[in-house]
Amino acid sequence: MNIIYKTVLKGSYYTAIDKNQVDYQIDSLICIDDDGQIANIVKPNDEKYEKIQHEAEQQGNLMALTKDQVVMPGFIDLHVHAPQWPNAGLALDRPLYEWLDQYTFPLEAKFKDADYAHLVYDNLVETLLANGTTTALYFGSVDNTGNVELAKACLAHHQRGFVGKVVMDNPAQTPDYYRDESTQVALDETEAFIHQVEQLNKNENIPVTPVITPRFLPSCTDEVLAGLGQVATKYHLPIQSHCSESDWENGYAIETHGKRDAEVLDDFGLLTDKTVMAHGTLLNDEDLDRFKNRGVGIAHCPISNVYFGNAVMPAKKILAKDVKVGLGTDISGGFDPSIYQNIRQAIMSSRMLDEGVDSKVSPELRGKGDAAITARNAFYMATVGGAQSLNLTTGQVKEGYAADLQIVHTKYPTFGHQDSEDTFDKMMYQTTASEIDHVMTQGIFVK
Ligand SMILES: O=c1[nH]c(=O)c2nc[nH]c2[nH]1
Repeated sequence: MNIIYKTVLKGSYYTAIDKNQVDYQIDSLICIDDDGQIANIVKPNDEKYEKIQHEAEQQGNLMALTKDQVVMPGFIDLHVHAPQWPNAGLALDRPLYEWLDQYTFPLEAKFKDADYAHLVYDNLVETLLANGTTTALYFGSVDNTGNVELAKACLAHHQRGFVGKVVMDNPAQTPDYYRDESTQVALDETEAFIHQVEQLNKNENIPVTPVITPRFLPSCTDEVLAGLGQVATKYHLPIQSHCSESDWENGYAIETHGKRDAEVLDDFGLLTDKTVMAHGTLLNDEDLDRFKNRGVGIAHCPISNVYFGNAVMPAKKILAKDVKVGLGTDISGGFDPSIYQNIRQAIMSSRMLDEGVDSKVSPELRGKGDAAITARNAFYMATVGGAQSLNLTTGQVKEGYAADLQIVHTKYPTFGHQDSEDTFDKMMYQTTASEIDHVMTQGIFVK
């Protein structure tokens, strides 16, 4: 019996197979079924190759890539503040608390307005997809009006969206105009959003996942953290927050709780195998052991960390420890919606950590050493690391995985003498949205 595939992509592909290695396969048939899964990958030496190619051609389902195009997994952005999109690139010379108070909270408060939220979120989701991001883990805003619009935008554009209603109930650290009315209201609104998303998801084949989202320790009371831990358990939901992200935030936890923030969040049941913690530039060994034991993922946001992180996150060490780690743009602490740009910054920041930055210090003492990561390490984080952090069967070109893919061409000619490894490196360093020809989520073309 003939199997009819929805789409058969004929071309070469790259996929990470572990932290250090990227597999390259030429001229394969990537066969995608009606459910948007990669049902079969057929190599040129397979006896079924010609038959499957012929049948797909007859049915009009064959998409043959050009010589300079390749397939790669779609990217997973583990940290996006959706309502901050209009501010991308603004005020990055301010310290975190001032940036939040003067620029970020006033903007996020505008998302009570459904029309404004729709305008911004439609553009954001489209922009991320155009940059190859098929899955995004979003912080929404305090008000659910905007959060519903964000969930709708993910559904309308077929992006695998994870959306959190931001919780901020601590009057001492949040402005009057942008705060949950009370702890109970914060918890009720979190549950209300879970039910709103449930309704929106009806009949959708790429559902949005609601996410429990205490903004960070300073914005939350202990009571709300305890309540959110219980809601996460009750509904088996993912959790996201910021952890050890800057000297100020790190110091706040120690001053107010006498503990590091990782321990506080753990005490409230907020560190689980469904948790993603953003930044983590200042995580110590004990925190990392805690993350590993609990199965917590880290959203490494290398661009944003340059501005607010007060340190370089030691990506190589974290990968070596087998703590889950993916990449995040952190719009708008990060100014760029592209995960490619964050791949590049992750590599560059790691080199500065490795070699050091102060020319007055002798070369032997200047850097940490053994800290530089490769383009392959960064690609792994952008794909497999992100998928692991969200417990998704995606992030690889692999049978049984969701067909979340991007088709990309090389920006510049290779002049005939570069091999697939060179081409991969060049793609990691040179790709922009203009070189991403097509993007597919769960087998649906979205670009
Ligand atoms: O980079 C950041 N962006 C934010 O919006 C935020 N809120 C708390 N901590 C934060 N860090």
